[in-house]
Amino acid sequence: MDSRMYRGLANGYESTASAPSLRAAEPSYSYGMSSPTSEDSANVKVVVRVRKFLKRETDRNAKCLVEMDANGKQTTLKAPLEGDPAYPKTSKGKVYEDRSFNFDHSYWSHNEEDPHFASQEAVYKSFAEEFLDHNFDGYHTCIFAYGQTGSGKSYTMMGTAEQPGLIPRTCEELFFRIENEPSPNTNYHVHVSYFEVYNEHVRDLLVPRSSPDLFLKIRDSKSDGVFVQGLTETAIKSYADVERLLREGDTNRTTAQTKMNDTSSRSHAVFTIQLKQITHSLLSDETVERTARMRLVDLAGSERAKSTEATGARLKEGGQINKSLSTLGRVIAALAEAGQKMGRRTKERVPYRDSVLTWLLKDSLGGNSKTAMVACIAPSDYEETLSTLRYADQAKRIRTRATVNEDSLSAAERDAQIKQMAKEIELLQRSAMAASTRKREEADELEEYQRQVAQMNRLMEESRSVSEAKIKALQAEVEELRPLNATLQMEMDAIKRHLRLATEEIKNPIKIPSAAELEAIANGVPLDKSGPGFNIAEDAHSEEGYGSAEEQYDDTEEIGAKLAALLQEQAEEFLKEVGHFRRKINDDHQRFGISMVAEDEY
Ligand SMILES: Nc1ncnc2c1ncn2[C@@H]1O[C@H](COP(=O)(O)OP(=O)(O)OP(=O)(O)O)[C@@H](O)[C@H]1O
Repeated sequence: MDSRMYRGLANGYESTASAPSLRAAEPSYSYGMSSPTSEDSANVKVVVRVRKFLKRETDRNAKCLVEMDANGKQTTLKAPLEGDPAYPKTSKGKVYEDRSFNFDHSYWSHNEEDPHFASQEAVYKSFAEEFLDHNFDGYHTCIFAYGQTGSGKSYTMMGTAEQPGLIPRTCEELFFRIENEPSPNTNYHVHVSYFEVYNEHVRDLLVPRSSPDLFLKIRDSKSDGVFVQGLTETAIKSYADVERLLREGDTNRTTAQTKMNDTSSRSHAVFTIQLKQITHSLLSDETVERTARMRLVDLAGSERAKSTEATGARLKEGGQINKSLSTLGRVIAALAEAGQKMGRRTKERVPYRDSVLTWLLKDSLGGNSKTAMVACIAPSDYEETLSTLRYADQAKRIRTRATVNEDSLSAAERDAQIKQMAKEIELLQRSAMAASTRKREEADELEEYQRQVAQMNRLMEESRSVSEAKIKALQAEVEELRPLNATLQMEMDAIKRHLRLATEEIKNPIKIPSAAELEAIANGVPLDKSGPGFNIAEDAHSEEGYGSAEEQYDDTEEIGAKLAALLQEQAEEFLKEVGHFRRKINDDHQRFGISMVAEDEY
């Protein structure tokens, strides 16, 4: 082991040789609606990850130039040794120095034998899982991987089938939480999209590639911010759906073999998950909606033409990649400056619009989002690694202000919203038709019309599921009340039985034999049952203040009747409540056209 190499992290990570399930340990979260603060200003979280040697590096007997300190905060880039054949310039007077940087975390993924090796699972657990918690709290989040070509960005974000990365792990955990949601009053809607920015053009990765390429337009709207027009947003019901889409998207992504990486990503890939959490109250008939957008970005690698030895199309791509990354660098620098001034606006313009990537990530970089950057580094590239570490060092000074995206709606407001939307759609439909002569506008209006229709459909779908959730919640309530109802029923039956017995007893009093009669019974002499004694009522007559049999009967009957009336009242109250909820549900059925739930299901 190189004497300058990593000396170990304080919090060790277990290495996982294989990952049959992405969820190895029990989660330490509590999902559902907690109470996050509505606005949260925080710095961009920045972590660094160093990968293991690749074959081409071991072949040239490369030395590891990266060290990480014991508590996993500091990353040090060591100067190459004098005379290292990979750094011939050291002998020609070029100065290389040791450089240290502090980050939120430094992940040592260089050698699996090290007890502190940071596996894919460890990186997910200690870094990315927290961002999923933020999503469930209603915050937008963004995690992006930055680094030179071949430094491990795609491995960290997407991973392999055996070693899945942050994206599949996040999605699996997302659906695990949804499927285990304890409250029947909460339901979820998940939509995903996947696009790439290639040579400054946006391409939908969820539609098969076409020839010529179909590029999408970027729009900026007051209500929705910057968005990609016509981008496929697929509704997802399970993790298996996500796996399928990720496979599809990755097949469509632009990659190529370069000298630095056999499957180099030549584009920036943006995978977005939209999570809508709708919780309704049966009592107030109100719904609370939390919307969160989770962006997971695998940037194309920064590269030097000299290292990649690219020519032709690859060289042009490299130029475009570097151009958008340098714009990203300028955006980061401007935002970092603003962050240092504690969020006060700087006079300097943030050049978001100078590249498609930064324009699309505007909100994630400097707005309403909790954002993190994973800076991936190769173990033995001094100059590239130094540039990445400087980039990352600057990013950690950016402050973003994330707010909880939450809306409270009554059933009436929700209906009004749907009506209003239907009206807008009608208007758009008319204007789209009227604009048939104005070719360009027609296309735009048609696209806007389609977008609104899609939004309306989504809203209707959500309303339908709110209704279904209400039924589920009501059924749960009925189930909960069922034992109480059974107990009440049993009590009523017992009282009825008791009353019957008491009445019988008064009508046919039990006769107790006298001592003489008992003796006669013992001697086998037949009894004269009509004689005196042998009558408990007669004995009772002799006791002072006990009252007549008729009076006792009246008292018992009166108490019994009161009890029965009370129980009857409680049972009626219970049935009234059930009837009330049923009426509400039936209203929803009629409104959203859901088929009736069989009566006995309640
Ligand atoms: N932590 C790691 N452990 C094991 N192998 C890794 C790790 N990181 C990266 N690799 C391997 O290194 C190679 C390059 O990684 P990857 O493709 O993720 O780089 P990249 O930064 O995405 O490159 P590009 O920018 O060219 O797309 C791949 O073969 C990958 O499997």
